[in-house]
Formats: sequence, structure tokens, C-alpha cells
Amino acid sequence: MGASTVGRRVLITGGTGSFGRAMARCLLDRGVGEVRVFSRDEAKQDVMRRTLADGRVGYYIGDVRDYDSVERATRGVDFVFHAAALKQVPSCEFFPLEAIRTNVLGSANVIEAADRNGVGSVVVLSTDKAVHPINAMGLSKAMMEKVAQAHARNRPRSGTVVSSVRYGNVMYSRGSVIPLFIEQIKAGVVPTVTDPGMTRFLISLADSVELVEHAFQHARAGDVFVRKAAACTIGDLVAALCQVFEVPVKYDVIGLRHGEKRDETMASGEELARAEDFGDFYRVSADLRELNYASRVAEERVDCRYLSDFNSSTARRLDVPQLVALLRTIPEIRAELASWAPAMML
Ligand SMILES: O=c1ccn([C@@H]2O[C@H](COP(=O)(O)OP(=O)(O)O[C@H]3O[C@H](CO)[C@@H](O)[C@H](O)[C@H]3O)[C@@H](O)[C@H]2O)c(=O)[nH]1
Repeated sequence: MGASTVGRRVLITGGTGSFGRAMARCLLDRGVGEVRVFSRDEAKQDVMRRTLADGRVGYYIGDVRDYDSVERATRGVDFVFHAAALKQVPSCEFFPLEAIRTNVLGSANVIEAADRNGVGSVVVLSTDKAVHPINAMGLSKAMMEKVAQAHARNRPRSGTVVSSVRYGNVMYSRGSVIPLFIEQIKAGVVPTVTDPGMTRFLISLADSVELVEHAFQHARAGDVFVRKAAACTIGDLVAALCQVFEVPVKYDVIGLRHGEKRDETMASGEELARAEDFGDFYRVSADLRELNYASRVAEERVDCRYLSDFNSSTARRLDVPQLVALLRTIPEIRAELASWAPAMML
């Protein structure tokens, strides 16, 4: 069994977001000593302070772009979960430098501050969009993963284990398509679908917390953990939501947004060739060898396997009835349903 958070001090960057709040609750339930919520927005911190009402949670205003603010929040901390990010694909296309500042340089600040303050483990949250990236968000997250792996490679004697987790679309996360579709359905507006054939990996917030915990328990420096998520088409997703909210299935097609991919890749074939299978997860270890490639001939086995990518177009596909059942298990969707009377739409 790996490390435990019982009685320990944990920092969550981006701590007021969907992941941060769920992770904070989970840590508190498990007996954490202190949770530090680090974020930019004092209003969101205030709401969280009043909702959680737990004296073990401390609130730190700061920005991962500002090294000093991260360094201060990291002092005396045992573990860091790094969730602060710019994560919307279209907006990062318009402001790619902002994605670099937050997702790449900000992550480097978090890793550096954690290393200097002797933090035991840092888990950075990445995305399937970091694999074969074509948009600024995915490119910046791919670079974040590279920064995490370079830490493992360049500082082998560091006491700080830095690992990454990758997952797909978290259902009902803030600013994502499910709350948008629900808002449209409830307002009597026809949902706007970019491309009904587009596919996305779906995971629940609880599963994302579980993956981060798994990474935290099992990480070696430079590892990337990948969730074996199921996928769906956006056409099926909107149809399932219409069924859940008992309205006729209808949508308007608006076309791809800036920077979007039709399908996502959670792990490349090259990565899978050296991955370990943990059942619900893969662990892809970093290549920690040095740059002297000629020395490889002396190695026992040179592995040149290639596998297929783990892609949302070929992954296990959830159909409409399965999506309906899954969506009905999401607490936020149940809450939306509780305040919903479809007859009002007639
Ligand atoms: O009006 C809309 C808006 C979006 N979509 C589609 O819905 C899907 C999901 O969109 P969205 O919820 O905005 O998520 P993504 O752009 O896929 O990105 C999310 O999922 C990623 C994981 O793949 C995370 O890394 C990102 O932070 C998160 O924003 C995509 O196929 C969109 O094209 C529509 O059909 N209609």
C-alpha cells in the first residue's frame, strides 16, 4: 500500500474547481490533517469556506503563474494535487500564451516549489487532449507532462515524486457540455451539437478523484497514469440527456469549435507498448535513461513494439440506454431533475 493522507498536509491548486472540491471532501472524510485550497478567486473560496465549514481547510489566494505565491502555500506540505489550469479548448486557441503561462510555466512553478519545500508527492492533472495534441490547450498540457517527466529525469535524487494523470471529459464539470445541454433543454432551447459523430471519453468526478488517488499511491517519478474510460458520441450524449429530461430528441448542428478534434486519444501506441496494466488504469513509466543512446546496445533487451492508440473512436462505446443509466447516477444531474417539470415545456 502506498502513502496515506491521514493526518498529513495536502495542497490542491485550482482547489475551488469541480475536482478540487471533490478531492477536498474525500481527503477530509479520510482524516487528512490539513487541506490547503490554492486559487485566484476569493469569491469562490468564500463559497467553499461556507459550504465545507471545516477548520482543517485553509484558503490561499494566489496564482500558479506567481512563483512566490505557490512557494508560500507549499511550505510544510506533504502532498500536492495540481489541478489549476486553463482547460477550455476554444478560449486557449484565442489566447495560447495564456495557456503557456498557466499550464506550462505555472505547472513548472508548482513542481519547483514542491521540490524546494521537500513535498513527498505531486500529482499533476493532464488530459487526453495532450496526446497527439492539435489545440493550444492540449499542447500546453503535453508540455506540462514533459516538465513533470523532465523533473524525474534531471533530478534523480529529489525527494519529490512527480507524476501525471490523464483522463477524459468529466461529466458535469464546470463549463463543460453536459451542464450546457441541460441548461438549453430546461430553457426550451434546441441543444447545439458541434458534430453528432464526435467521440469523447467520459468519466465521473468520483472516478477522476479515484485515479488521482491511485496515482498518488502508486507513482514512481515521471509516471503517467491513464484511465481506461469508455466513450460515446456527442449525438448519443444529447439524445440520452433529452431522454433523461423527457423531452423529444432534437438538436442543431453548429460545426467544430476552434481547435477541436473529432476523436481523442488517451494513450499513444508507443506509450501503451511500455505501459503496465492495473485493471482500470494503465501506468506509463517515463524513459529515465540518459542521452547516450549508443550505450543501449549493451542493454539486455531493446524493445521495439508498437501498439494501436487508445482512441475514443475505438474504445468501449456507451450506447444511449447505457448513457441514460449512467447520467442518472450523477448527483448534479439528479439535483437538476429534482427541480424539473417537463410539462412546463408544453
Ligand atoms: O455547444 C456545444 C459545446 C460542445 N459540444 C461538444 O461536446 C463535446 C464536449 O465538449 P466540452 O464539454 O466543451 O469538452 P471538451 O472540449 O472535449 O474538453 C473538456 O474535456 C477535456 C478532456 O478531453 C478536458 O481536458 C477539458 O478541460 C474539458 O473542457 C465536444 O465534442 C464538443 O464539440 C457540443 O456539441 N456543443
